[in-house]
Amino acid sequence: PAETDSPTGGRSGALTPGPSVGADVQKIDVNPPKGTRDFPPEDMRLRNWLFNHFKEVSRLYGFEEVDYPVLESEALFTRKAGEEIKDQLYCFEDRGNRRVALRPELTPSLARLVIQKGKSVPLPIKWFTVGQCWRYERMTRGRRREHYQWNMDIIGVPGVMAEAELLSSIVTLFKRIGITESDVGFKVSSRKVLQEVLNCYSVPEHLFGKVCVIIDKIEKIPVDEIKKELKAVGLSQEAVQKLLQVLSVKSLEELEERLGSSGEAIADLKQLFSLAEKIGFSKWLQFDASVVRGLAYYTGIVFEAYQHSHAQPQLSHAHPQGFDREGKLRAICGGGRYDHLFSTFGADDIAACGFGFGDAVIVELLKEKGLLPELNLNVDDIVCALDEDLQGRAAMVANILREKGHSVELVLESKQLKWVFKRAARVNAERLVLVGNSEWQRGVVGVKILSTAEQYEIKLDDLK
Ligand SMILES: OCc1cccc(Br)n1
Repeated sequence: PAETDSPTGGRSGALTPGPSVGADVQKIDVNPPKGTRDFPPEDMRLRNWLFNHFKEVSRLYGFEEVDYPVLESEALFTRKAGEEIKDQLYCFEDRGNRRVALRPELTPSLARLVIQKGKSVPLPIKWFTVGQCWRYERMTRGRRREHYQWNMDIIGVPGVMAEAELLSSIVTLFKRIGITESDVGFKVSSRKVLQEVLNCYSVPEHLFGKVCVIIDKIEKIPVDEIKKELKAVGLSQEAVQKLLQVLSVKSLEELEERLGSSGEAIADLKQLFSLAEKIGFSKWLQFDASVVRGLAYYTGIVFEAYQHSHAQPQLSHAHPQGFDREGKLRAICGGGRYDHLFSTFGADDIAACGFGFGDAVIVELLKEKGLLPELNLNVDDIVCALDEDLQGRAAMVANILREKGHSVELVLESKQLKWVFKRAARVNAERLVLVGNSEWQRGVVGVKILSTAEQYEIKLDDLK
């Protein structure tokens, strides 16, 4: 065997150039398409670690896993509310001239499947999924075009116990990965606050989604721009003023003073905070009237998880009214109630709430907090033939071990022991199993415990 082989870096096994090399074959771009990511092993281990936590929390809360095609009819996402998610839709016409889109979110697919299943699925429906979502954004901002989202949804429960269960499940996830309430908090409000104000000014129902999408930009664009856009959709100067005033309310008590105590918004929020107290996660929550979320279909409680910024909360130049919700980091996750989404798909409405939790912002936060787990490839055994003619025997030994549930790295070529030890270290093997002629004649194989250098021989039948 070539002495120069190195399991840690040399290109052992490299082939002599094939017929195409040297011809006018264009070398392909080995990077993934703009805005997309590969997951080489070390990244895939972290992704699996995170997704396994998502799935385990979903199991703990009694949710069933579902999945949908990443490709959907464009019609699922063509809401007319000026949402960014619609402007950046990754849509195209397929070879059958159908308008299709790579899904930018998972909730419309869930609604589609629930409607398809109709009465055959008893309520409440509690489904979860982890799925890749897409957007087509001009790369001017160099942002990602895909991410994975964990979604949990409860369908058929009108009361805020559903929102409490969802918030509780996210707190459980945060605790499992080492995030505490000093790192992250939820800003909670209800769109019924806006609804009640708009009703006072007889703003027509069909403008509700548009108004919410505009207000969701309150942290991102100057407040004068917000006012301009609100007036452009038909709100009076007075309605705009009143809206912005109510959005800067700093407590539930103050909100109750402004809206009175008979409205649903106050009742829902008081009940939710009271449940959070009883369940034990109220210290993770804070009321923030300016949270509306950017999806048009939310109708009630809405929430976002943010990283607490430990910098002094100062009023930013754009929002002297103090709309600068602390911290510039994008929301870690967000969700809320969407009781009228189903009727926008031509079906009867069903009470619904859910959240989306992306795979990127949370990893940035874990990195920042030094909470990323150490994840390495580990195998139980590395099996090696000491002589060329024992390769088959070595493979048989490997399979005996595999049938016993051992993860086994079988050395596939004739290699120097030096190479084998290096490979054993790279794959973090516990044991080295050596298959040699003299041992084989005596019906045994050699075993070396790599952490202690203890070594012994063992009969094949006694291998465990
Ligand atoms: O959260 C908005 C979004 C949707 C799809 C893909 C990506 Br990256 N981001």
